[in-house]
Amino acid sequence: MSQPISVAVLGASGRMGATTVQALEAAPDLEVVARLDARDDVAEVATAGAQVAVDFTVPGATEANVHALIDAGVHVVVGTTGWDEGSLGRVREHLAEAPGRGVLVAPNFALGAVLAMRFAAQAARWFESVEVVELHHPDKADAPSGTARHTAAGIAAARRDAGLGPVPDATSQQLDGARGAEVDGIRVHAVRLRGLVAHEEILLGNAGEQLTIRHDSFDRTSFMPGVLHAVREVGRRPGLTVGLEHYLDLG
Ligand SMILES: NC(=O)C1=CN([C@@H]2O[C@H](COP(=O)(O)OP(=O)(O)OC[C@H]3O[C@@H](n4cnc5c(N)ncnc54)[C@H](OP(=O)(O)O)[C@@H]3O)[C@@H](O)[C@H]2O)C=CC1
Ligand SMILES: O=C(O)C1=N[C@H](C(=O)O)C[C@H](O)C1
Repeated sequence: MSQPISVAVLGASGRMGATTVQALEAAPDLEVVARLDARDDVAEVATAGAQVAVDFTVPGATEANVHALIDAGVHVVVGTTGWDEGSLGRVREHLAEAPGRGVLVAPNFALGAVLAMRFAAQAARWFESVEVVELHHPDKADAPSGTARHTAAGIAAARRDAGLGPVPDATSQQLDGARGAEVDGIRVHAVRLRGLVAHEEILLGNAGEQLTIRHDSFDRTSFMPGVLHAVREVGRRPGLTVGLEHYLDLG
């Protein structure tokens, strides 16, 4: 058997980091060589000989981590949310000076969630109305979720490509927030409830019919097949990739 891929995990004591360490340790072709948390120096990943680093930290830290990891000479798999066009653009520029290095930023590693986003984008052009509802545990820092933002962006792009106008909405009076946030013209609603893990519904409406696409992560193990696939692939995919769907050959 060939040498295992050596992996560093940033945010290793967190909910996702700890689950990722367990999943990596159970995979014979992957080896955890470093576990980093908030007070550790990112340069340790190079000292430990990591080839790939996985970041499940916090929105305020992830971009700086990625730049430091590129400088440390490793490929990077990012699950942390909070990315925008500006932060992605800076990583793209940095990677242009580090040929061969791969970075994947993926808002959701659950295969069902990735498919739900794809199905929503496919359906979007055929429906007049669409709204996204995401539901999460109340310990989550950001709202709306990275997945909901990515879902809405995909729907908005599909509607634009199909020449559809704005989603109909006659609201002229409202309490602040009653209609949710707007992402690329698509309404996104965030629920925080004890007992939940990570859930999303995409509601699509036409006169006389509704299509609901729903995905549920009941447990953080749901993200692990996608994380392990990304760790194995990222070294073969130079440059910046946004979204696990690009690693899945979905056609
Ligand atoms: N892409 C996906 O499929 C998924 C993405 N997520 C995203 O992953 C992120 C983490 O979620 P979750 O695990 O629930 O959050 P947690 O708060 O449980 O974990 C975050 C961890 O990161 C640590 N940390 C903070 N700053 C740094 C830093 N600069 N370097 C290294 N570690 C740091 C924290 O340490 P301390 O507590 O000491 O500050 C904590 O242990 C979120 O953005 C979430 O949205 C979550 C689930 C799935
Ligand atoms: O914080 C979480 O838990 C999750 N975060 C990601 C997001 O913001 O989309 C992925 C998943 O929804 C779980």
